[in-house]
Amino acid sequence: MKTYIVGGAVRDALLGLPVQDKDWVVVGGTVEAMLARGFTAVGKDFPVFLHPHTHEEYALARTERKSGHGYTGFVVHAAPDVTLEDDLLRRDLTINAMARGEDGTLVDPYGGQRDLAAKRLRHVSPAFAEDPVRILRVARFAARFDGFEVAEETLTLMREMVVSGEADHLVPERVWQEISRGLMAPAPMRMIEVLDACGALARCLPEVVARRRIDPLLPGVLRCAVARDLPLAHRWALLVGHDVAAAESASARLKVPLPCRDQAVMLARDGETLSTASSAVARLDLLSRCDAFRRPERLTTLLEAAPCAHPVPGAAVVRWQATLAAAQSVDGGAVARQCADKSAIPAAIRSARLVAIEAADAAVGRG
Ligand SMILES: Nc1ccn([C@@H]2O[C@H](COP(=O)(O)OP(=O)(O)OP(=O)(O)O)[C@@H](O)[C@H]2O)c(=O)n1
Ligand SMILES: [Mg+2]
Repeated sequence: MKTYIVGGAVRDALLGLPVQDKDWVVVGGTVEAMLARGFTAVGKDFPVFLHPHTHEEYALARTERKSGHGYTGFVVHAAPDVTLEDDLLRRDLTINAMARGEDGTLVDPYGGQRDLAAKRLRHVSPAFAEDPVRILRVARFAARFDGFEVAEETLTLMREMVVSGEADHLVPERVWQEISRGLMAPAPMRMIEVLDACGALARCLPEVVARRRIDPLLPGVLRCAVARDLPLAHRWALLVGHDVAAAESASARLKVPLPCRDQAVMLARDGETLSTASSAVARLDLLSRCDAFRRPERLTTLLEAAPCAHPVPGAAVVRWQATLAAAQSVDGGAVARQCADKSAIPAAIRSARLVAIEAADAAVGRG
């Protein structure tokens, strides 16, 4: 029985990047032998085990053959006669199909090092086409390893997978998982470009295909999000929050987390208004729409994201903070107690907030 580190850990070490988690492959092993060594079986579809101490994942070397659509329906063959080369052959990209033995030797049967040096994302074999998630993975790796290009033959294969309808079997959760990781990578625009080049963008994010046609600023918008180290909800908002309908449909299709959806809708609805709302009433209305009195952090997030998409002068940011502070200084309970008629409370609070905002404006005006 021999064990090797495989996949991302080998790749990242060769790139000089920090290694996140290590995956291991076991050649010549059996389920019984693993259990006898104290490993815990965790795999549902194929034999994977957790190391008794490090809790890292150890998978028996296996081959896979497609038997259905999407990424269900694999016939898995894991047995002591499956070689390391067999196991590496079923993997997605050559740069992910290298292994390192316990003595440190690198096993690289499919040109992974060469492709790393050439900055090339190239599939290992036609088996790539058996898993549509790999289309998204390639796009995500393009975003993560800026400067890497998708090999022409791989892009062709990805296009064929889209045309054949294989990409339609992707479930929203997996699409979002990959898109969100790509958004947090150093070059999110590369992910969008690769997905568009193979036709997958039109399937999973048609809103962005439409936007790319009309908005030449999108690359700059995403670069800005990276430069400012903005979190995921902001980046999602900057990708699809150019239009309320787009923000809503894209967020619903991919079942994105609610904070991401809310921020995209908020940016679409109010991103531009941030720099145009000048009257006290307009500013009060924007704060109400964003629910900023109950959740002041929503104004903060809007102010953080919007400047990447719309010019928001620094003075406007200061003014918004002052506006919110003024409106929040109103004691809602006290106003309510002065209302004889309960139904008059919301309007009374609104008037009091408006007065407070106008007073703050006047104070600034007086310098
Ligand atoms: N759809 C997939 C998912 C994974 N793999 C293989 O399984 C390895 C481990 O998968 P995973 O941890 O998901 O990806 P990594 O390449 O390790 O990248 P990351 O750094 O994002 O974990 C990959 O390197 C690749 O060899 C694959 O071929 N096809
Ligand atoms: Mg990994």
